[in-house]
Amino acid sequence: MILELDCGNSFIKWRVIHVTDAAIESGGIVDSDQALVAEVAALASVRLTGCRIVSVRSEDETDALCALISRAFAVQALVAHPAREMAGVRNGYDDYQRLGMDRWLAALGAFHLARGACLVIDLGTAAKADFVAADGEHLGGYICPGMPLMRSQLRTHTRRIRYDDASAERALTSLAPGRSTVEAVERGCVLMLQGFARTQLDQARALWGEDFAVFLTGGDAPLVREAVPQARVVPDLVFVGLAMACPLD
Ligand SMILES: Nc1ncnc2c1ncn2[C@@H]1O[C@H](COP(=O)(O)OP(=O)(O)OP(=O)(O)O)[C@@H](O)[C@H]1O
Ligand SMILES: CC(C)(CO)[C@@H](O)C(=O)NCCC(=O)O
Ligand SMILES: [K+]
Repeated sequence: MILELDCGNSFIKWRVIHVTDAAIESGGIVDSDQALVAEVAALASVRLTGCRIVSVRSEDETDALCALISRAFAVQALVAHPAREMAGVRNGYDDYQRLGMDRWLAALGAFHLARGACLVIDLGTAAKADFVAADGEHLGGYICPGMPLMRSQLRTHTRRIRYDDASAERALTSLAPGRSTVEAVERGCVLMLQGFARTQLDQARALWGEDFAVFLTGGDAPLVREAVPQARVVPDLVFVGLAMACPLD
């Protein structure tokens, strides 16, 4: 079995898949390297034969995680690296090594699934959009603060915005104008995310008419789902690209 890791800025998403058919054995989301090892080690009847990683963390942090995995599970982790071109997609950055690996792999995964022009909207700690044309040219994209960053900036830079996580969750049962601080902030930030997603759709239409696919991924994808009904929600999109960039057999 293979351990797959997507190391974002706030969380590590992990999956254990079977080598032969890529069937998912198990998976989860954790907030530290130690929690990751604990969760994976707790899986009965899983014997790992390989590991592949995509990380947007520093090289030191990624190396430390690889060393930990090697000690805990006796497998060598394969780390995805930037490429100018892969699987028919050409990196659109002036300096291809600067494009975030999560964005690059999501773009590879999306182009593979769409077999044509596609827009990827990834809503995590940061909100990202990337455009890949029908000929595989990555046109670039956009990066904005995601839900966690918008929320924490407001909390940090104002004195009277304070609320707990439970009331934040309750506030999102509707998007009507807020009648309390928590409703006003939480709903306002969701509307910002939805506006981001709709604007990306407008951009894609200006480029390609109606001839493109939209993919929605990242932990906060459900918050904009209704704003972009034509989008395919693919929570594992980065893993699709990771398997392409780091084949293991
Ligand atoms: N089970 C979950 N665990 C943690 N966060 C979740 C979960 N479900 C949804 N979320 C939301 O997903 C968001 C984080 O998304 P994601 O895990 O894609 O971020 P990330 O990969 O750490 O960030 P980035 O990709 O921008 O580096 C948070 O706003 C969080 O509230
Ligand atoms: C934008 C983030 C932080 C999103 O995870 C990541 O893709 C990243 O660190 N990118 C490097 C900068 C860039 O993509 O231009
Ligand atoms: K991510």
